Amino acid sequence: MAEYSIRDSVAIIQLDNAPVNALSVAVRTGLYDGIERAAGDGSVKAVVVCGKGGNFCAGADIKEFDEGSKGPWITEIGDFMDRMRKPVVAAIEGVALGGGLEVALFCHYRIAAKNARVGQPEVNIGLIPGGGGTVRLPRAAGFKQALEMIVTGNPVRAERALKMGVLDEVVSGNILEAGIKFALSKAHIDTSLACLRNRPVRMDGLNIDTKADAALAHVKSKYKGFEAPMFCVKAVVNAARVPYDDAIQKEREYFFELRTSGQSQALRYAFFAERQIARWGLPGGGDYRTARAIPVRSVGVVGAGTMGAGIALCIITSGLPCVLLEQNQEFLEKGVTSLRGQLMGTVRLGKMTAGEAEVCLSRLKPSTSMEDLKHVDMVIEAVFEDLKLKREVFERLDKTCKPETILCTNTSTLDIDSVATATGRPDKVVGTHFFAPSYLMKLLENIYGSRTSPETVATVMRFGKTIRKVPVLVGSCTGFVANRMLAPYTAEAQFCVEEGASPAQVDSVLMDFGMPMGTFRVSDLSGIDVSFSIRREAARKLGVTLTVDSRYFRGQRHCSLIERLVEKGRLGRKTGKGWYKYEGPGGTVPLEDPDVLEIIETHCRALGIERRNVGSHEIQERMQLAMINEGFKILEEGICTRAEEIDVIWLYGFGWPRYLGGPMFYASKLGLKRVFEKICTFHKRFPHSQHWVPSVLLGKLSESGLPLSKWGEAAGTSRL
Ligand SMILES: CC(C)(COP(=O)(O)OP(=O)(O)OC[C@H]1O[C@@H](n2cnc3c(N)ncnc32)[C@H](O)[C@@H]1OP(=O)(O)O)[C@@H](O)C(=O)NCCC(=O)NCCSC(=O)C[C@@H](O)CCCCCCCCCCCCC(=O)O
Ligand SMILES: NC(=O)c1ccc[n+]([C@@H]2O[C@H](COP(=O)([O-])OP(=O)(O)OC[C@H]3O[C@@H](n4cnc5c(N)ncnc54)[C@H](O)[C@@H]3O)[C@@H](O)[C@H]2O)c1
Repeated sequence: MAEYSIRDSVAIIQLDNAPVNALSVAVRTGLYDGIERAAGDGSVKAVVVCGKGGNFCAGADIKEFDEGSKGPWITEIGDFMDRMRKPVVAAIEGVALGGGLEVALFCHYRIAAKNARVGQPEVNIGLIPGGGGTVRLPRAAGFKQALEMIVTGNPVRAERALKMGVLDEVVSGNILEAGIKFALSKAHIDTSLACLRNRPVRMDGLNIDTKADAALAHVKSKYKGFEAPMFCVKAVVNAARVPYDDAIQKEREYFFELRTSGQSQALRYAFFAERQIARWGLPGGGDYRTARAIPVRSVGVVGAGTMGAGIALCIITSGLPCVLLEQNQEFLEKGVTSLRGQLMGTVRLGKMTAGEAEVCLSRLKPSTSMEDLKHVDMVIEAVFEDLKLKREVFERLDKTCKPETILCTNTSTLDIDSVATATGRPDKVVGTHFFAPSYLMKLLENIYGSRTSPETVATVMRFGKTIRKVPVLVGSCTGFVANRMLAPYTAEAQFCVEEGASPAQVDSVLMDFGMPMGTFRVSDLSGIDVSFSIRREAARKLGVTLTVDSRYFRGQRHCSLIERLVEKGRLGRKTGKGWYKYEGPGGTVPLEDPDVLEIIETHCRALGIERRNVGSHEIQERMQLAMINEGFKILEEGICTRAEEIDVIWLYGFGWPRYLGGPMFYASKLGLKRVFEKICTFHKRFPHSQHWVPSVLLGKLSESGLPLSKWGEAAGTSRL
């Protein structure tokens, strides 16, 4: 809704819809009524539109896009304001985003507090501004700057918006008081002079034809497969070419076309999914509503290898002091050199100044003495993936650190309890699984053990945000969620290669789908020997040796191409060859290698595997459905609380295209019944792959016709 009041002959319309004053039907109706009332009230000289609770307005109520909505459209309210003889002033604090900025652009004047940010972020949810933004922002900010804001969705701060011409004044102090004063100062000025409708799009000397072609070409190559940015360009270009009303009409057509597109639905889902993951709960009780996080003022990292150095860098760049511990001076120096190298990389990219980097480094205390961890609030262990070693480290940490210190492990495979039981504080032991490269990858998979306390979970969830990661809480199981789902995905990729596809073909199928990289290129990048060692270690624990002479391992289909490549010294990019051969500057350009194709052929002949043409559709379907089936098993086992957690893990851990929502959302769009039936078919065709045993939960959802969002009903469980 919107509250109406009058002060000093100025009508005040205050948008009121906590927490961000989104433009629900009630808010739009309240705004329209308020403007009409002020126009008709002879005692009112001017109008101020502002927001309640610290924000002007975050735009359309995104939830309403799926429901359909009545009430006035923003442009109808705007048309009314355009005809008003009394000045309307937007008094902005906090954010004016999307429809919020559009409301402000319909006002005759805009003033903002210093802390304010304005923007058109619609592209992030697969839309274009639909309330006049593509037509009015270029009239205020100029074609080039408006286009940039609309295509990137990035908001700008008040001072910059003032320079751009979006704002008329930036003020300090009470925004409402400033708004009233400003409105009265404009009460005798002809409003038509301030009305953006009456101004042309500011081209600032640019040629629209040249600019349009360049912008379209740029967006096409940068946002491959993502349709909204292209529509943003088309709408802004159109606004520069045609009269105002025609441009508004075209904008609305594009907006409605995108609103019902699958991409916008997926992006809106992703928007809320990201917020839902903060609402965690533990099976034994305790959740985000009741658990209190312990303050983390200092952190220790044990192990300065590939992961530890990057983790320490995340910590110091987010403002916290960090003790980085190694087993000896040589490894310590190596780790610190790697950390410095990564930090200087950010300086070279212009993301930080050399001075800021020095300040970050001053927060780092390299050490080889565990005594230095005595007083830290949290320790993250990142030593070799060896249970015996990790238990020793945890035992020592338990003895050394203060009793309230939280002890985290960055293990990628080990059960959290198996580490926690080495300490006398299993309630304070938790998994914090970072992804390589740990400084850059946004996902933080936090894993609770059977005795991890709600306070410990609350602490690592908050810590994740502090170090600018996306923390998702999951239960403990082999591979946790990310790697457990990745296993059938990569296994199917290798099976497809055995059956006749090439690594390059598989990778291009994945890239065409929208993944940032194919699975074989990822494998080459992280090192084929890494997967090799994990497999060899797993076999060793089972008391068996892996062999390349069989298609089966303990009754399960198994592909030993990795062992074949390692035998030939093809460890990936670091050795200049793996699934591909690498050439070009720094050996970074992957090329299909006839030698690899020969290795595959020989391997298949030796094992009697008949090769055939494996189509792109089959590759995509097998890799994705095997992984999606695993996702449903993860849900049915209660490892996750909701499907959104799995989707966010794939968005931030593996770069699943955001405009496709995430694998679970994608499955729900394909149709759960269809997905289940396909999985059953693959199960019949490939009976020796455990990952094709259909998920019971998926079967129930398929049978009941319940949507994915109601999976808890089908599973008979709901934790929150
Ligand atoms: C605003 C933020 C920057 C705040 O960030 P912060 O980190 O402080 O907090 P959170 O992100 O956690 O948010 C808090 C809370 O608020 C919820 N929320 C935020 N924004 C919205 C919103 N716009 N709608 C609904 N809910 C919102 C958020 O979900 C959190 O709650 P939760 O319970 O989930 O924890 C940041 O939140 C942010 O960036 N928000 C998104 C801003 C955005 O994208 N705005 C653009 C929206 S699209 C738009 O404005 C389109 C316009 O161009 C056109 C508008 C036309 C107006 C008419 C609308 C009619 C709609 C019906 C159409 C159907 C018609 C038909 O069928 O005929
Ligand atoms: N590399 C990845 O892609 C990746 C991704 C996620 C998780 N992980 C996990 O992170 C952990 C570390 O992996 P990594 O790749 O960084 O290994 P790494 O071999 O690069 O580094 C491990 C470091 O631990 C040090 N170390 C060993 N014992 C120590 C001790 N007692 N005290 C102090 N330091 C000691 C070693 O000297 C070495 O520098 C493992 O548990 C691994 O499973 C790795």
